[in-house]
Amino acid sequence: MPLTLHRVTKAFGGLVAVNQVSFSVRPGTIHGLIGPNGAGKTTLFSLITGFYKPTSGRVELDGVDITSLSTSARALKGLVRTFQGTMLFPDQTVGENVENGMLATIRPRLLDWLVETSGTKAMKCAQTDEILEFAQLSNLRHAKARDLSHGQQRVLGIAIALAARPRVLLLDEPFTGMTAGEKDRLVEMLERIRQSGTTVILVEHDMRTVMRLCDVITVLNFGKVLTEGTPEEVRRHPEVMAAYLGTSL
Ligand SMILES: Nc1ncnc2c1ncn2[C@@H]1O[C@H](COP(=O)(O)OP(=O)(O)OP(=O)(O)O)[C@@H](O)[C@H]1O
Repeated sequence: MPLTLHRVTKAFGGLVAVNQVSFSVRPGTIHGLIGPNGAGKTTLFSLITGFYKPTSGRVELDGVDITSLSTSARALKGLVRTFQGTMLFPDQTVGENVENGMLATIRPRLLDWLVETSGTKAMKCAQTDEILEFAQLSNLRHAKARDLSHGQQRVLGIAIALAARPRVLLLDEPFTGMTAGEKDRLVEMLERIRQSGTTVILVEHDMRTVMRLCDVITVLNFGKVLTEGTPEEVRRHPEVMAAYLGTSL
């Protein structure tokens, strides 16, 4: 399994935000992480990316214990995240922002990267072309990131993460603030990411989109796993319905 959590717990003082959470993410799937407000999704996300260290428990990537690794060490191993708010360099072009994303994977050759030869420049350019085409942003390559719409900026955030060549891509509420059309386009892009073999972990509040896109969903409630299953199984689970009372699933 690309990613496995073993009885992961995170306490903030007396408050146990994530309580003995265990689950595995199957390769090449889109795995949703949902739950009502305060259920522990963001904390769990931070435990997976390495922003937080667990109070107890273990996180494994491809069977290797990565619990003590930093966020950047995890990124070098292929565990790459996007951010809830967009994290872009607004005054740089779309293409330059994507090139920045590549830095996450090339630490051993950072000097080569900084002292740019014609070879490295051509390689960067070709990879940027490929990613921009994949994200359908090629026509905006020379636009400043600040001039993009909100939805386009969110897609650029994912393109930057893709530039780091993730094996496991963690997306934190990527659909927030998007129009219906932008959501459709992002759903289609995430389906292409899955087809390419990249595993995706998706924290998302938009239930319709989660149900449409995910292969497996883990439901958190009060810091614990309430249930896990296909969208259909989760939708029919009585406690999930109770936890989401008033929300259409
Ligand atoms: N740094 C922190 N210090 C203290 N308590 C925290 C901290 N971060 C989160 N919590 C608490 O842990 C619990 C889980 O919070 P978390 O943000 O992980 O939930 P969530 O499911 O992401 O919620 P939301 O959907 O509202 O973003 C909440 O009770 C929250 O108040």
